[in-house]
Order: sequence, then C-alpha cells, then structure tokens
Amino acid sequence: MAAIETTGLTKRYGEETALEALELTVEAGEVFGFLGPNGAGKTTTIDLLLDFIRPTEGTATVLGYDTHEETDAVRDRVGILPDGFDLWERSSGTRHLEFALDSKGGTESPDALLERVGLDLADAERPVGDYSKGMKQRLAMAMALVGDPELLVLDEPSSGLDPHGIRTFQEIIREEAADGTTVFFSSHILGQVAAVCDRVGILDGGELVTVDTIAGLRERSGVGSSLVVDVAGEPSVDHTELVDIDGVSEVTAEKNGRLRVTYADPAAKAHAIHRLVESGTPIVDFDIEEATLEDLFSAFTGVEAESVREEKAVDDSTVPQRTAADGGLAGESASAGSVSVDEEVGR
Ligand SMILES: Nc1ncnc2c1ncn2[C@@H]1O[C@H](COP(=O)(O)OP(=O)(O)OP(=O)(O)O)[C@@H](O)[C@H]1O
Repeated sequence: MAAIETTGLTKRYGEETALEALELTVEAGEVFGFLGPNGAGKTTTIDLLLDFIRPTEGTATVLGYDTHEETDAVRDRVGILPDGFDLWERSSGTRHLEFALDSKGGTESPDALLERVGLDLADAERPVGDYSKGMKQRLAMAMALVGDPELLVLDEPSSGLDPHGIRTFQEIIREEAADGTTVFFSSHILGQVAAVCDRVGILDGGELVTVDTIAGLRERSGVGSSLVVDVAGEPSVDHTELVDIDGVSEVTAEKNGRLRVTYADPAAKAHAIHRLVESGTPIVDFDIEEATLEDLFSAFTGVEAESVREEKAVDDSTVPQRTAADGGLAGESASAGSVSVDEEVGR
C-alpha cells in the first residue's frame, strides 16, 4: 500500500491555481523530498493531504485512508511539523509535549523526546514565548514524533535551525526511516534533500515537473558532471579526440594547464582518462566535479537555486491556522481555534 497517493489533486484560489492535477505516489517506507521554488504549491499539497484545506478537484489517500472522509484515521497515524505553526506562548515546551502526548495517546517519555531533538530539559520548562525560532522548531519536531507515527510530514523542517540542528534532524529522519516510517518533507535547502531522500519530486508553478532518485535526476537533466585534469604542459591529445568519445559533451582548456571534460554518461570519464594516458599526456592530478542538486533544480525549473531561498510572502489569510500543539494536527476545528493549552489544562 502506498503511504501517499493523489489523483488529479487540484487547488484553486479564484483565478490562481496553487496545485494542478497532482498525480503522486509515495511508497511506504520511502524518504521523499518535495522541492520547489516559492509559491510552487508544496504547503498547499501538505495542507490538502492533512485536510487542512479542501481540494477544488481530485482525491488523496494517506496510509490508505481518504484524506477527507477519514481525516481522523489519517491524523492519528501521521506526525506533522507544519510550516508556520503556532505555539501557545505562555506555556512551556514540556506542557506542549504533554498536550501532544495526551491528544495522540502517546506513551513516550517527554524527556526522551526532548533529548532526541536536542532541546535542553531546563529550557523545556520555560514558556515557549522565550524560545528562539530553532528551539521552537525542535519542539515542533518532538511533537511530530509523538505516538510513533507511520508517516512523518515535515514542511520546511530545517527552517530556523543551526547546522547542528540540521544534522540532528537528518539523523532523526534516518532513524525513523530505518524504523519503517515513511517521511515526506518539503525543503528549499537542496543539499539536505540529497542527504536523506530516496526520491525527490520537483514542483513548479503548481505542477509536478519530475519525480526521480537523485541519480535519475542527474542522468535525465542533461546537466553534465566534469572531469577536471591537471596537466604538466600541453595535453598530447587533440580536443576533438576527446569530444568524439561517446557521452562527452564538451572539452575546454582552462588556465594553468587544466583540462575540463564535461560528460553526461559517467562511463565517458574513464574513456577520457584512458585516451589521455595513452597519448602520453603528463597528468598531475584529476578530480570529478559532480553536477550539484542546485544545478539539477535549475535545469528542471529554470529557477536559480539562490532565489528559492527567499522568504515566502504568501497570503495565508484564507488558510486555517495550523497548530503544532497536538502534533500539528489540530485541523480546522481546533485551528479556528480558540482552545489553548492553558485553557485545556485549566491554568
Ligand atoms: N489562501 C490563499 N489564497 C490565495 N492564494 C494562495 C493561498 N494559499 C496559497 N496561495 C497561492 O498558492 C500558490 C502555492 O502556495 P504554497 O504556499 O503552496 O507554495 P509553497 O511551495 O509552499 O511556497 P513556499 O516555498 O514559499 O512556502 C502560491 O501562488 C500562493 O500565492
């Protein structure tokens, strides 16, 4: 059974199409990265999967349950770290976790969860209004992990985290995946997606542009990797001899006797080295420069990777507020939400 399956999933806001006929299958046990520039439709997709908003057309199932007809069954089994979640500023981190454990019937120890996300136990006693963005993000991750979810949905999980926090989150994702949990996460930070994902989907302008493994994206993007060879003196082989090798797309001589052989087919690099050695070219050193995920992203979306890191400016006014206080699964009723943790616990 697929962990996530969407059929023709579409969301329009008046004339604006946020998501166009999404056909996506995420297999159980996969770590799936959802990439896209600002406004691509990533959060819209996640909101639809969790029934925070309703589709204009199409359907989706999560863990085999219809997202709209069987919302409770979905939310019971999914841990979510939403984008732009709200916390109750006057309540402590521990109180938030206890609330999440109560709502989901989780049996984990709050201290163990806090330790896992790297949140100091003393800090957990302070009101979250005093927390930095990264500390809030760690708390929200701890809440997402409550109840040993079958699927983790993480919207921009590394937002506000320092490098150590990013490594901690990557470790958690790997541990969860090793435990059989499916992980679906959106990100702008392309390197982080490459570090943990089995497959990547690239969304652009509400449309799914491609889905593949990183290796598959490399192959299909046409963005070549390069063999960079340092030569003492002049190469004893003509450029055209190297360009003629199957899979080599370009050969350029750079300064300081450096030769750059760009190839789409990895087998071509061995042939190029062989040809250079055969010709008696004095090779001092060589290196491989792989096409980066940023290159691939630009190839598929036409958007430079830097620009996708800009802060988002989206009018969320008609989107129900998500809260992380029950694992981000408060949904429309709680989010309309007037019930705070303080009220809930009678303080
Ligand atoms: N409530 C809304 N009303 C009108 N348009 C909306 C609303 N929510 C989202 N949109 C539009 O839908 C499109 C997709 O937005 P979405 O938030 O899903 O993008 P995203 O990929 O998550 O972007 P980001 O990376 O910036 O968070 C955008 O063009 C956005 O302006």
